[in-house]
Amino acid sequence: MTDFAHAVRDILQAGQRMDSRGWVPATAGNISRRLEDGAIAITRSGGHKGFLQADGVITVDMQGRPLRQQDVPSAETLLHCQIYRNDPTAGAVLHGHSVAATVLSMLSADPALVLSDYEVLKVFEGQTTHKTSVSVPVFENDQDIARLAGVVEPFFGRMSAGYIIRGHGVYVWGKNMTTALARLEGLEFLLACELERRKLAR
Ligand SMILES: CSC[C@@H](O)[C@@H](O)C(=O)COP(=O)(O)O
Ligand SMILES: [Zn+2]
Repeated sequence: MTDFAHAVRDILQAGQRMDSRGWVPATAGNISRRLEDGAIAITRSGGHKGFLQADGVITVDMQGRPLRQQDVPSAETLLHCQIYRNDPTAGAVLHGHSVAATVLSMLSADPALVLSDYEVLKVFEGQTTHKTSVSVPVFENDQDIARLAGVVEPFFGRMSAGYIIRGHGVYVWGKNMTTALARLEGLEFLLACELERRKLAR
């Protein structure tokens, strides 16, 4: 199997998994994988990520330009490229729109969501105990993705659990698709726990 075919398989499987968990409603979400030659395999804009076919995955360069001019990559391609540029270990990037991420990030105007004392925090890089707090930055949503990327840029190097865009969704990455999916699943579990706790505390 070629590197690109392998990446397509990873992306299709990730789309199905995210859809099965309700994290990519309608045409929401986007998925990518770094290729050995330095290009990025990424979902086309506007497709349902649960029903992706091989032709729903295209290639872009590190600046987000499609290698075939006629292809239209994800509207959020620049956020993927930014992650690959800033983290040379990143091999896969996932973006989803869960109910928990959407609602929790709209409950307050806080610039971060702090997750504390959960066993599952150990899914994130460098965490070895539940006796810890992980801060997940929350950025204001913006339809101007280049401008949004500019706001995210200074936070690289201190985002072990990814980040949230307010009222929109999460971005998570890992060295490969398996790790990225585990982080996404861990983060979404924690966000669901937080949402549940806040509802019960009312
Ligand atoms: C269903 S609206 C969601 C989009 O606006 C966007 O946020 C998104 O996640 C998917 O965009 P896409 O261009 O398909 O990658
Ligand atoms: Zn989105």
